Amino acid sequence: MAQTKSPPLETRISQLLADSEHQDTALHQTLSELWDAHQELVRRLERIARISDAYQSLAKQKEQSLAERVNKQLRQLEKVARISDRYQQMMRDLNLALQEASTHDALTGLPNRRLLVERLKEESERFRRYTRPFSIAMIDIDHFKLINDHFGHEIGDNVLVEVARVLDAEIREHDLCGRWGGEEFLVLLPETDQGTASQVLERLRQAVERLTVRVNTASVSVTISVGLAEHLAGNSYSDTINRADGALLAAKRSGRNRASSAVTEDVL
Ligand SMILES: Nc1nc2c(ncn2[C@@H]2O[C@H](COP(=O)(O)OP(=O)(O)OP(=O)(O)O)[C@@H](O)[C@H]2O)c(=O)[nH]1
Repeated sequence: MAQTKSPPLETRISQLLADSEHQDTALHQTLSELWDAHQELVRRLERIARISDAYQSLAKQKEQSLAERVNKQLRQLEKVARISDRYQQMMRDLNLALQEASTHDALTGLPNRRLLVERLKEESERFRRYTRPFSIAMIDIDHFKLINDHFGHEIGDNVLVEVARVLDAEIREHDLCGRWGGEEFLVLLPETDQGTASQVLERLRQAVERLTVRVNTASVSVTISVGLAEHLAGNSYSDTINRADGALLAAKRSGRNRASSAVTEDVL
């Protein structure tokens, strides 16, 4: 036999309490009170559930917004780190450029007088401690004033650049060629006595003699005069420069386009 499904307990109680047939029974009053208490309990539970739901969604929201804030700050930190990296790279580049500008000649790109003096001090110190020989050559372009006067200062500058390039290309890696000033260059030859230095400088002289600088349809040739001096015990590097200068003067006086040595001032 098929069983009819009874309605839920709450419906049945409501129906019983509403039924006029049971109004005056002793249980009606008690059931009614129990029913009210039950309804109140259900309301409270629903309220607690609502509060708990609200609290949970608030906590979730907070969690989400905290994660968002952390992510945002991380992104900002990454941006700051990138800017700082770029800034540091710029500072390094700037430092290098400043160092290059303070130690190199702007026109020819060769080491300038300051860097030459630094290296001269180092070499004379090495000489003092370990008696390692070194030589200095002072090089001056012959009749350079005529080139400026004839072709103009700009062509004069081009000639300076070209002579510098040839000199620099001809020396060894450990030698140093720099612009001493004006149309004068200094070559420092570490571990080199005067005999060897004179061979090197003769090679340089010939290389410059072969050089031609184009000026429109014409071309300009130049020669150099060289004064050589090997560093001597008891001398300062300035003494050696002065001796090389004296030898240069001798080379100029004896006809230019030649190298002269300081000790004997013999024309090579
Ligand atoms: N274009 C140019 N000329 C320069 C520069 N520095 C110096 N000079 C010129 O170089 C010339 C040097 O002339 P002088 O010292 O009289 O010597 P010189 O004409 O080379 O003659 P000698 O050295 O006696 O053979 C001067 O006219 C300077 O103006 C430069 O950077 N550029």
